[in-house]
Amino acid sequence: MSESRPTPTRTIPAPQQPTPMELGKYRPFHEVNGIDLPDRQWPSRRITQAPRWLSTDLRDGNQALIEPMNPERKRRMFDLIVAMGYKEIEVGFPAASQTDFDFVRSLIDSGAIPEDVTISVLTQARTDLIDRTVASLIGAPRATVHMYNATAPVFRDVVFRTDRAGTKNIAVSGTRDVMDYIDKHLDPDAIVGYEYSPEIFIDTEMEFALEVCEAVMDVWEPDGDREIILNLPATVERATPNVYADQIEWMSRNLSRRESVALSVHPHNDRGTAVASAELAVMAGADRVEGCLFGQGERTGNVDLVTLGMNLISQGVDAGIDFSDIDHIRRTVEYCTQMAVHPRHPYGGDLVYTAFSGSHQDAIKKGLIARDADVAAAGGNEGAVPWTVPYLPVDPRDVGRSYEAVIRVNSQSGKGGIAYLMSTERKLDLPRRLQIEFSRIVQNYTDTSGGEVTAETLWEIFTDEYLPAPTSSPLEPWGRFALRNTQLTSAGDASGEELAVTLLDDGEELDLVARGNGPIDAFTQILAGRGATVSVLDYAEHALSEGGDASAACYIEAEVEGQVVWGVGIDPSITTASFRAIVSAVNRAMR
Ligand SMILES: CC(=O)SCCNC(=O)CCNC(=O)[C@H](O)C(C)(C)COP(=O)(O)OP(=O)(O)OC[C@H]1O[C@@H](n2cnc3c(N)ncnc32)[C@H](O)[C@@H]1OP(=O)(O)O
Ligand SMILES: CC(C)C(=O)C(=O)O
Repeated sequence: MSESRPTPTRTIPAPQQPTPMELGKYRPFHEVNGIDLPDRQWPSRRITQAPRWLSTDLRDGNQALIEPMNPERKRRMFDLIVAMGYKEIEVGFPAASQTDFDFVRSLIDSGAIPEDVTISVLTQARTDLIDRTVASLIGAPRATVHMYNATAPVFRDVVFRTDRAGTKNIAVSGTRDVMDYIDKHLDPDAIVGYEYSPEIFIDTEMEFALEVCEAVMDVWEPDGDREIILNLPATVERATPNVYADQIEWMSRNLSRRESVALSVHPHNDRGTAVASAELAVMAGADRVEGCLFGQGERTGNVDLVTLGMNLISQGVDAGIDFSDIDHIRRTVEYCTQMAVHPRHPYGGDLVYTAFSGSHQDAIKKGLIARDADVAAAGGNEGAVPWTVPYLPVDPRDVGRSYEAVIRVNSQSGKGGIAYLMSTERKLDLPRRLQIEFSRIVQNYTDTSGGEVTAETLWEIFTDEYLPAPTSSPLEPWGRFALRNTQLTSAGDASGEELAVTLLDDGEELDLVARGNGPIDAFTQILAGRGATVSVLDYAEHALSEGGDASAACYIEAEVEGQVVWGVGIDPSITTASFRAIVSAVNRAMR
């Protein structure tokens, strides 16, 4: 290194171009609703067990749709959620519309709710709405009534125009109404739970949120097995996930009757960190998480239940949810919501098991081969071998995706992905230097054509380049020589083997004979007689299939008239495959 060369110095630059937005109107969250929890425990906890899940696809998800689901789409969504294994499902806001009310009724009346599934319905803390909401549940053997009122200062001041006592009273009298209407409408044998949400919890002063929750509990009287669900929503995500975690830990520590409280979280994704918020909240003591499949929901969405579940699975923790056909889940969600799942959406997006760049493809290919070997050595026990394949956080097969779709080839690809596709799609294990040669040919093609090369096009490029057989593709004509018949006989003396071939040379059909110390030697002598000097530098072969009509592939690196090129031959006979490989190399060199 030159001694005089200047080196970069570590600096944290001042903003070079200040943002043109007015920053004065935004405040750091700790100034708005800061929480001081210096002895927080959650950072050193780990998630070793899945929380309880609630799917609110049919309520929070549905209310955020451009076109809310019709009854048929709702039912498809409900059946999907049940089939996936969710046991708590918020099915609507029955007091909001006849459609919502009728949907709840249709689930109950048609016996669509399995015995181990509890539906829930949401209502505001208003007597008439509570009456109708509870009435929607008549005949349900199990259900949860979920009531909310906003508790944050701006809602007290601007929306409800009341003080803390008034806000608390809405929650308390609403809870009483819920209990009264449960008694009035529902069968005494029905198991009816209660969920209370201090909406906008994240912006609510902690001691006031606690006070309201305690007042609600004083009415519902959770005790022993009589549970209450206290759901603490990040209705609008406004702080980093650690702040939410501090709030949840603080509530978890300070709530009375904690053993009868299912502490629930309901993160939204306004800052794009809902998944982290939910995960840290679980570390902080949350027992239950509410969200939607693929993060559908108001504005930027509810927390994504698919990502949360798969994140657990990728750590070896059973999520209790079946994601084994993620494409079916995604297609159903897209059909029901009429919203597309982003191609890069974690675990379920179209592109998430696809590598475009060469070094990724190379590492994936090597990782998959190494894994196959390790699994074979472990007697086929997949579970005994940790998943460490580079660039793939989970095994695509676990979610019903296939390796065929893993690697795509485009102008950013190197030899790894190409070799992988040739191996998986065509069973051809190209020698390393042939991989390098072929990847240059593919690169030329992608540079000219742009875009992605499918496995089919890759095969066309390969056959046009290497396989000396007539082809209809316009890419390249196949060259000067073509092999027709071959017949190999032992010369019966020390002079080796005698080879008789029928060869097309520039369209002229010739019957030629030569002796050599092996078939390849004899064949190169025949070609030398036609003015093509060939010297074989490297040779590899393998079977393509098992059984009587087994084909073989042969790869030959040869020096032809001073040029080093590869040739490939495929034939049921390994000897003929090697002749074809030589013809392939010669034709390529002479082009
Ligand atoms: C964060 C969330 O996702 S919460 C769920 C939100 N989802 C929905 O609201 C969808 C369904 N809702 C609706 O269709 C309607 O709100 C209805 C049909 C239920 C009620 O409609 P309306 O009676 O016209 O009232 P609207 O929704 O405008 O409510 C406003 C009134 O309810 C009060 N209110 C709002 N939320 C609550 C609550 N949780 N508890 C008690 N009162 C409430 C407001 O203070 C306001 O009172 P005011 O009229 O005295 O000022
Ligand atoms: C009703 C509550 C739980 C809600 O949807 C929210 O706060 O986002």
